[in-house]
Amino acid sequence: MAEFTRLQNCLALIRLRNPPVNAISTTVARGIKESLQKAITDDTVKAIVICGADGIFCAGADIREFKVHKTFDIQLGDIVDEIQRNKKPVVAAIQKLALGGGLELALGCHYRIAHAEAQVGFPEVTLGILPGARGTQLLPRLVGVPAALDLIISGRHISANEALKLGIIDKIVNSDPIEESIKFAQRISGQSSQELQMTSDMVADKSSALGPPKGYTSKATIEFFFYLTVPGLCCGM
Ligand SMILES: CCCCCCCC/C=C\C=C\CC(=O)SCCNC(=O)CCNC(=O)[C@H](O)C(C)(C)COP(=O)(O)OP(=O)(O)OC[C@H]1O[C@@H](n2cnc3c(N)ncnc32)[C@H](O)[C@@H]1OP(=O)(O)O
Repeated sequence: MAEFTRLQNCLALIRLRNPPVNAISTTVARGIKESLQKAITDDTVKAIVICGADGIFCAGADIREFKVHKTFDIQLGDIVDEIQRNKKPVVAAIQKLALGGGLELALGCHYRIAHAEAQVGFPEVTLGILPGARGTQLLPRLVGVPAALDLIISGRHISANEALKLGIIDKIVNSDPIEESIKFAQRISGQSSQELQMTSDMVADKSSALGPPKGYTSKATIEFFFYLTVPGLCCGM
């Protein structure tokens, strides 16, 4: 599930909860979508923080569900688009791990604050799939194409320090990243939404040289690749 909490000072907190690693199941994905809707439509909410429960952000898609479903009626990519379309700033508070779909969710946010011991990565390649929820578009926009390809093709996890140097995360903290993200969200929510929108539009314009957000891989291609490559899902193999 994803828990929605209305905090003091005009903030909303969305907390992923799915032990042991807060993986994104269909229930978690629905919870994030519904929580976002609440936060976006509540005029008193000025900024949003997304975090994970029990000291971990998210280890990606819930691989237990890969075994039981062939298609999903909810797409993480649509949630990432919704975060990016919305005018309120969204901060990802990364504890321990942001992998696969978890990293895509964080990349969709406007800011990422991670604990110094955290690790991020796209391990999809080890499962024979691609980061299909905007990861292949958002990562190169942040770090450039060669570094993005290296991470996506190798599937390696990198440290918060390397992620900071590459530009994947914005800030490293030794304290609780959720508390730090709340403080940061409070600070930026004081700015006018017009200023924030202008800034995010300018950033989007600047990075449009890398192509439109949905440009690299069509949904059909991802699904085709997915069914061909995940053992047991293709033609009942
Ligand atoms: C499928 C649902 C669809 C829902 C709607 C759409 C959402 C999906 C959208 C996007 C999809 C993106 C694709 C991906 O994200 S693919 C990437 C998936 N993630 C991984 O491949 C990570 C795999 N796990 C690991 O690398 C490690 O387990 C790690 C998280 C680093 C933890 O390592 P370690 O500390 O050594 O501990 P264990 O390996 O023993 O794991 C601890 C327990 O956690 C369970 N686990 C780990 N990862 C997942 C996961 N992704 N989903 C579910 N469960 C996971 C693991 O089985 C252990 O459980 P247990 O203690 O019960 O054995």
